[in-house]
Amino acid sequence: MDANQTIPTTTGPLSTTDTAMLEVLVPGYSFISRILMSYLDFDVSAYLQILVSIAVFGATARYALFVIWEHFNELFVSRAEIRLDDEIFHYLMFWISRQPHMKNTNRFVAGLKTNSYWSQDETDEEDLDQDEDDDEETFNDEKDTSFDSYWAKVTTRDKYKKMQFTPSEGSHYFWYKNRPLMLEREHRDGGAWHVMNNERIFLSCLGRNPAILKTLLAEAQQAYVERDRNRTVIYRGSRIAAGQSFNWYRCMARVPRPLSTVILDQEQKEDFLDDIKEYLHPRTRRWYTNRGIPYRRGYLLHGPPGTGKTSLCFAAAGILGLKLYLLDLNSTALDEEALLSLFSELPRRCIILLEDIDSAGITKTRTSAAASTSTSDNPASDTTPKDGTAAADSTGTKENTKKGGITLSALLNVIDGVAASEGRILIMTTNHVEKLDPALLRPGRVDMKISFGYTSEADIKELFTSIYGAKDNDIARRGAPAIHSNGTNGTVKLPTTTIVGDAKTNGEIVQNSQESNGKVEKGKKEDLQRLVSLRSRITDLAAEFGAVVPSGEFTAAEIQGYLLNYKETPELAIKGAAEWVQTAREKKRATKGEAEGEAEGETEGAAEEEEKGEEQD
Ligand SMILES: Nc1ncnc2c1ncn2[C@@H]1O[C@H](COP(=O)(O)OP(=O)(O)OP(=O)(O)O)[C@@H](O)[C@H]1O
Repeated sequence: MDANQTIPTTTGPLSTTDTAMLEVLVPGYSFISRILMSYLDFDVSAYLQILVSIAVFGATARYALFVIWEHFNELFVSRAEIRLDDEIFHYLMFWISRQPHMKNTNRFVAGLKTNSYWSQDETDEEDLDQDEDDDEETFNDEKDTSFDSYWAKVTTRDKYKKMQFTPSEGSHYFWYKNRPLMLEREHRDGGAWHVMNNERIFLSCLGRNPAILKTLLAEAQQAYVERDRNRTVIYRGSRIAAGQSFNWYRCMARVPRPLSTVILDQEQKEDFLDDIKEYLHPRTRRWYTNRGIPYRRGYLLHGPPGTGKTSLCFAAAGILGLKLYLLDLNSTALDEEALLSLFSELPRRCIILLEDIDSAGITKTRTSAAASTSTSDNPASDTTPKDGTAAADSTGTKENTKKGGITLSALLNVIDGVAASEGRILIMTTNHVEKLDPALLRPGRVDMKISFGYTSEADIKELFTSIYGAKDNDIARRGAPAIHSNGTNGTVKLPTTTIVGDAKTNGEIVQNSQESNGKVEKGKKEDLQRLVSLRSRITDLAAEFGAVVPSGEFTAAEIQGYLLNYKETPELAIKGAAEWVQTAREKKRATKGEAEGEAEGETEGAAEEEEKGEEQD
């Protein structure tokens, strides 16, 4: 052995190879050891064995602790996992954002909405209503009752949106019903900003009994559902970004519309509602199942634009307390797969509303070829015509396969294919029923059709009464500012009095005795008298209005639009009605002329092109 060669020992100086190896294992080793040697005369290599032992012990201890912790968790900790794509996630985030202990956490996400996943602005309607009620109270309590000062306050407040705080990523500890709980928020995205559906929340508690976690989740659900109490919740089928899958997103919760405010033949309204109620009855489901009939019900509301189709649907959802699911078939991003997945995710009892079905590019008759394409795309789907319309369908023209949109076959498939969802109520609306494929309208797909038309004299009177008849809470709220739309921006017009009960029939007037300002009080009294007098004359006024506006010419939306210009002055509305009818007629004539001109132009153009083509041939 060469005498000069350093003998590698665990305590003596190391060979060059060993130093290089150590350098790989502990980057910067040679540099540190050289510094220690030159400045402190401390030879690290002499203690290497001890250092390595400490490192090995540390690593082993760490691993052992990890394993023990894992086992401890498995044996003594209960854990709930909540995924972002589930509605419980929203319940939990909503609940968390309202917990006082969230104020104490030092790591949180501050936002104007509790969930970044929702593309729609999630406003809490109840909070907004409360704010507006408060506005009215404040307005009433103050001496300065001009609209301008009221509005300045409202706009200033609106600029400061309410902030929501939710726990940030990582672990958070809190007490719930005297039990320590841990909340972990985890975000496992693939790096892309829009890939957010991997977000998860874990809730853990000590002990093998997860009851406390279930109680918490139930409380969160209750809090979430409670805020939608007495409201119609509307969901929209959409996606948060290109490349993402379609989902139902809660877009708003609105105060239900009373059915009485939808002007339609009373019998038709009742038939519609009774039919839905009968369908929702538990015995009906059994009846359907026993006979092997798919448990589904479809309605078609058809008529000119602005005749109340959507309003009826919304009112029905409110009365029956059903959630409303809106889907825009016009969306080019919506394909067959997305449509199938959206329909399969519908809850058992709900209304799915497909508006303006004629404009969705699926009005042409399908071909069997398209149907077979669809079947091959999705083995679970059944696109084969299942009824008497089959022959008619197969002899039809080419299906309108909109680029990126959905096809008629796909729509028929989700409505009543083998994999179609059961229990839901499908409502389709259209302005052009004649354009729809008969296959779409056959019983089983559409079980009831309701026709909407231009207003009759009775409808006009009813609409007038519905608008000017005082509603329960119209004047129950104190001191709301009224903007007079008959040209001037008025100041406060409504009285500081409370009308209790149904104003139309009952009208018990309770004077607010606390008002001191005599002048204001006088004005309010006059207003009240005016309202009371208006109520007693409403039938006569409605008859007068009905006599001026011709029946069968205008839609409810048009008349409503006109009356909205005279919110509190029905007399003026009647006075101006004849002139409005004249102007509206002229406008309609002009629009019709333009449309006909355009249509003629298009036909002539097409004919010319055809001729040219023939000449060239
Ligand atoms: N029959 C009606 N009764 C009461 N209000 C109506 C009626 N028809 C229309 N309106 C009013 O007109 C507006 C538009 O109504 P709605 O959206 O229900 O019409 P639509 O028939 O669904 O129209 P479109 O075919 O364009 O979707 C609403 O503000 C609604 O209050």
